[in-house]
Amino acid sequence: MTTLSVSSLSVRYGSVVAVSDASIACPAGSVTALVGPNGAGKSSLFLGTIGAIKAVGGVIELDGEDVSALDANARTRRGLVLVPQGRQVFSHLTVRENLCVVADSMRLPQDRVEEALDRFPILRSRQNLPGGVLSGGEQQMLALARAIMGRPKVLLLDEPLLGLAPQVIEAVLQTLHELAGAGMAVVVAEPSIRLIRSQITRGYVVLRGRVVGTAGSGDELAEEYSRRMGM
Ligand SMILES: Nc1ncnc2c1ncn2[C@@H]1O[C@H](COP(=O)(O)OP(=O)(O)OP(=O)(O)O)[C@@H](O)[C@H]1O
Repeated sequence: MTTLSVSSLSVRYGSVVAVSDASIACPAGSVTALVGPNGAGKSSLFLGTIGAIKAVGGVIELDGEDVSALDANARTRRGLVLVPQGRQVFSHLTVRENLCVVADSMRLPQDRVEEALDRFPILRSRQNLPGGVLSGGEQQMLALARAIMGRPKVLLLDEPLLGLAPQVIEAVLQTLHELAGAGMAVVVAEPSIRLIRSQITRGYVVLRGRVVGTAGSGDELAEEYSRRMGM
């Protein structure tokens, strides 16, 4: 049984078809990539999957349970979590407050905040600073820390490497690798296969709203992507 299974999902904005009949499977313990150029439909596929946008048909299953009829909050409680593009850190709240807000809203015990700060030492050292003054990499770590506080089964990340320095990219990818190693199904949407090639387990090529290719390793996915893009 696959941890996250998306079958025949379609998403529309009025007359714009952003995702058409897309199917992906994301097992626990793996880092699955969705690669495709800007506008290919990766974000919309994620938003339809978590229920933030009403999909036009399609079935979303979590550990074999059909969650398609549940709203976004209920899907989050079931363990399906998205780190959106842009991270959406609360810039006027401190790092610690950013974590506490999420812990409170999910009714998590307070020790999860300490656990998150232990997991990301850089955040502990910045815990009393406003989120808005953190570097891009630190904000991404904070977004990740918030997302995993509820110990999700599936973590979707929309362009988590955007604007990050090479060293920070390595640190974020290493963290994703570790989360997958701990049993999570990690799914990363990225326009650049080059950045994630060495760290992913499997992936899909998304073009013009469709899933047009799949591969069982980063190298295979890079080949498939080049082929599909006619490069
Ligand atoms: N709110 C919206 N209203 C109308 N069209 C939209 C909306 N959001 C996205 N689209 C369109 O849907 C298509 C897919 O966009 P989407 O953002 O899902 O792609 P993406 O692969 O995530 O690209 P990016 O990396 O630029 O976010 C594009 O044609 C885009 O213009």
